[in-house]
Amino acid sequence: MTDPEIHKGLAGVVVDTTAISSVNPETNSLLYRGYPVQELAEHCSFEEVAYLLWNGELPGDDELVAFEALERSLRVLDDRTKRIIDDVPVAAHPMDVVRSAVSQLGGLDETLEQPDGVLDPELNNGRAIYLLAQLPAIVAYDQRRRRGLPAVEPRDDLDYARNFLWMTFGEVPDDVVVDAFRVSLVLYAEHSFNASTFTARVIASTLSDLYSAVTGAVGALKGPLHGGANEAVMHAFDEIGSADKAEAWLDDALASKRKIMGFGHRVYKNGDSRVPTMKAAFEKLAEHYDRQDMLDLYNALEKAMGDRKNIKPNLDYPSGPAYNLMGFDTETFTPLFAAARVAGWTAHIAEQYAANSLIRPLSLYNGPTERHLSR
Ligand SMILES: CC(=O)SCCNC(=O)CCNC(=O)[C@H](O)C(C)(C)COP(=O)(O)OP(=O)(O)OC[C@H]1O[C@@H](n2cnc3c(N)ncnc32)[C@H](O)[C@@H]1OP(=O)(O)O
Ligand SMILES: O=C([O-])CC(=O)C(=O)O
Repeated sequence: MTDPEIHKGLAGVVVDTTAISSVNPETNSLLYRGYPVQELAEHCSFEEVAYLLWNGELPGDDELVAFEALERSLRVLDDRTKRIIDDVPVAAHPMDVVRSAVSQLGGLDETLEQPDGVLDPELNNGRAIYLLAQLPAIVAYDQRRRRGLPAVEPRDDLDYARNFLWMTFGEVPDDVVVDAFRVSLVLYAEHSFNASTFTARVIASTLSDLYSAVTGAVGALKGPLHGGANEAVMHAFDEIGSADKAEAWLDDALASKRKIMGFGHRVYKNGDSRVPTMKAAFEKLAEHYDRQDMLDLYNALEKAMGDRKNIKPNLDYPSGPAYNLMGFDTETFTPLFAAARVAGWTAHIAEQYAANSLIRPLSLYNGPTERHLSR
């Protein structure tokens, strides 16, 4: 009998259908429910994009008003969630806070105990928007706590992106900053069966609840081969210092077999479709903050990586320095990714529940052959 073919890392394996987004490396495109992500990033709010991912269509005017009002009404953190956050040592990574807080929200949701409370689509729609509204509050509360600053309460006269920045910094920055932030959220919102979304789908496939699936997804996103790369890019920039040192730094890093964070992708081998849009937003920020030096470093490392390895940047490469310029702490970058991706995760959880099959692949055993105890 021949051994079955192993697809390590599930590379190239198609495990299910999805109607939520399509990642097309051949045409270098990413479509959310059929719409090119670049068009959405140019014309839509993050709220509209979340609505689209969940409902399959963009909201009409009345639908958007109702949706925005609901999201704005769900932004205040429960004291019990604040206590969970306060209990996480500040030495722990902010993604640990996000993971614990999402888990706590599940524990607080009594409707999970109702008959069919886990799977009811209406309840899950409500939970998805609740998580979307709560995550900025969690992330902002935690960054301020780490800086020794008092929490800033949400404002219901601000859209999602502005309110997020308001809660984090206690002021709403200039439109160029708000816009770059909104663009990053739209680009981060969804990306088919990436590792964290697949994790969410695996958990949902056991008919576990939405909060458990999102908690697991947060854990998967934390790793530096996935969402953790945006902060790792910033650590690399800090190590390199300036554009003229990029080549030598890269040669050293490659010689010691380091992975260069923010480069490469499992699906896109000729460049990530989202990078040009995010890079344009980063360029505007660099101009706004008079940081041509950072843009020069970005370009120098990208060029050197192209010359040495012919490997192109992924979305985390422009997002990392863009979030730095906006004023976020480096360890907060991956929580920002999580706040945006919760839209995609919850859309996938709903899709998984709607046509579920337990996700349980096979493995090829390569341990000891059968043996017996001598007792
Ligand atoms: C938004 C996101 O989550 S995008 C992903 C963010 N992650 C990162 O930026 C982390 C850095 N990148 C990587 O580690 C990889 O490119 C991954 C994990 C994203 C994709 O990896 P895979 O599809 O499994 O490709 P794999 O790791 O096998 O790479 C193929 C070859 O390119 C090399 N390579 C790929 N990416 C990099 C990189 N960033 N730095 C150095 N070498 C790299 C590998 O070492 C490998 O070389 P080899 O064939 O000589 O061994
Ligand atoms: O698709 C992937 O493997 C990783 C990625 O770019 C994302 O999740 O946005």
